[in-house]
Amino acid sequence: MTYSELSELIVRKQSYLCVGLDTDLQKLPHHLLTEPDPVFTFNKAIIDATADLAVAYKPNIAFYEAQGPRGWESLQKTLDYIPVDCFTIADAKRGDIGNTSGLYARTFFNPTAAGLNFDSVTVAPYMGADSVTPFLEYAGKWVILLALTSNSGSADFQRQAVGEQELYQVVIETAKRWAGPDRLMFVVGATQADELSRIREIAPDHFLLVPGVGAQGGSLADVSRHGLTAHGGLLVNASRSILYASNGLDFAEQARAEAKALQTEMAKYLNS
Ligand SMILES: O=c1ccn([C@@H]2O[C@H](COP(=O)(O)O)[C@@H](O)[C@H]2O)c(=O)[nH]1
Repeated sequence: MTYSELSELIVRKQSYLCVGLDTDLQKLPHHLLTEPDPVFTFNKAIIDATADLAVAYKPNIAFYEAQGPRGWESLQKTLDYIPVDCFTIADAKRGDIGNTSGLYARTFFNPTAAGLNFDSVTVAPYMGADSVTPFLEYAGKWVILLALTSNSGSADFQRQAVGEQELYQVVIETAKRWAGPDRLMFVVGATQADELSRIREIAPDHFLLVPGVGAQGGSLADVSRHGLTAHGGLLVNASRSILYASNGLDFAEQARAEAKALQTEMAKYLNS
């Protein structure tokens, strides 16, 4: 999906909601556990219930890898089920020396080599340019680079001063040389909304993937006020607050209600 297609999708759906598919077997409604593939059955119901409200889906790869080969199978089926008009994110937080990163890129971007066919993958910046650029060799695919994460540990390194800047700002400035806003996004936690104005000075046009509303308590209002651009520019993720709104027979209905509340609020910010 291109930058302009993503922007147009946001306008058409009046939404910049990304539904996080952090599907945890321990948290699934009991009645699904007798299904042959409970994870896929759950994801399918969540996607059916939210597809008109969401512009993106983000399976967090840890939840699938932890199930071994069955988890990879559930992931593949889930990815195949996501509607073609939605942006897909492999939240894998990969990055290694160049030849290894090349294999990670093939895993998520190359279905002809037994890989998956995601639109994007999250990548850690710590190992530098040669760990990130192999992901950029796939035309039309996106890198979403961790910049300022939502967790409290983000202060340990990302907020450290490097000259006049903080380390996360150096990450953004440096990575802008590797790819433009049409191929590169940054992760900024919703819990870091105070920094968004500064981030928009450094990266006015890049999309930001913003996890941390819902279970982590980030404010959609603050994120939208400081992060929205003329092109949308935001993908705001919620996982647990949508997926586990109920663990009863009505789980999909309640997931939709949570997603609908976020989308309704987003429509208001898009038009204000
Ligand atoms: O800074 C970050 C980067 C990634 N995440 C991921 O997003 C979701 C958030 O889930 P919630 O249940 O909505 O809290 C999850 O997959 C994280 O690994 C993040 O939270 N913060």
